[in-house]
Amino acid sequence: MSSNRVTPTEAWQATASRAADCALFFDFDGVLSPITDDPEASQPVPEVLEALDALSRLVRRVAIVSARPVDFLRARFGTLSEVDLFGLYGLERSHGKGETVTEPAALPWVPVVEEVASEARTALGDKAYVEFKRLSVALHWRKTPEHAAEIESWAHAEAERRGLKVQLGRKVIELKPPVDRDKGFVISEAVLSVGCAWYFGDDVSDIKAFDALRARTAVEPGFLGVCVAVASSDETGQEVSDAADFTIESPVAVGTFLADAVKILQANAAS
Ligand SMILES: O=P(O)(O)OC[C@H]1O[C@H](O[C@H]2O[C@H](CO)[C@@H](O)[C@H](O)[C@H]2O)[C@H](O)[C@@H](O)[C@@H]1O
Repeated sequence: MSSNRVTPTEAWQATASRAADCALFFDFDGVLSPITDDPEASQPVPEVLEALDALSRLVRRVAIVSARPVDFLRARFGTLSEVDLFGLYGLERSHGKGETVTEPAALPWVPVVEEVASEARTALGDKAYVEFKRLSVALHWRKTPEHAAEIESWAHAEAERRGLKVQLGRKVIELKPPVDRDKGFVISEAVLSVGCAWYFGDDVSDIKAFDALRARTAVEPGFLGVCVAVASSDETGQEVSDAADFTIESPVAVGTFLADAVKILQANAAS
């Protein structure tokens, strides 16, 4: 684990003294779940599930903030009744066991995204894995890296033609509606009701969430914001680690890190 700003020990000590006012936000792929070749096969590390369950009873809020749909997240975290889910970069959300709420401005884009997914299958064939997510389509090249440039170029042209936005990720490019929602937006709103928040991310889209925590600290000096990168430097460069307070080496290590945090917070609650 490398550190360049607040250390993990300092951060958990500060969190323990105000746990009831703290929120913990987690990206999913590459943070709570190891990267797999098949996007449908991703599962959270078992130790992570246990720790999130315990943490949700020790802090004010635990939430997953992901590019995956809420239904996908619910299939993996549904047993954790106190964990909130933000899907599709915040276009979908569900609180606890509540229903999924979709951002109304995005709904007219469902048929457009559906058409783009269908066209991508025709135009790119086996060169890309096409993941249709209702309000977004992800074009993957993890198993076909030799076609990365062609996939990216097709996505940019299609986005331009359809008025969609693009988001690059780890061996993937996504096309999504031009609606003002991203992880930074989700975190900017969510931190207004807490005095302390952590965000764990591994990808370039997570840097916006880090920025939202830094922005909150700038206007509210008493606010504690902790940005944690999960290492992915071979795919996203040093960018995410450089933007974080410290870096954890893998999703498995995140499980251990959170299990240790549970012990610290439990000890503080008992004292
Ligand atoms: O916001 P996230 O939860 O991190 O979602 C980002 C993307 O994650 C998924 O793709 C990534 O993980 C896959 C499974 O490990 C991997 O095969 C792929 O190469 C990665 O890019 C997901 O499939 C995408 O839809 C998300 O945008």
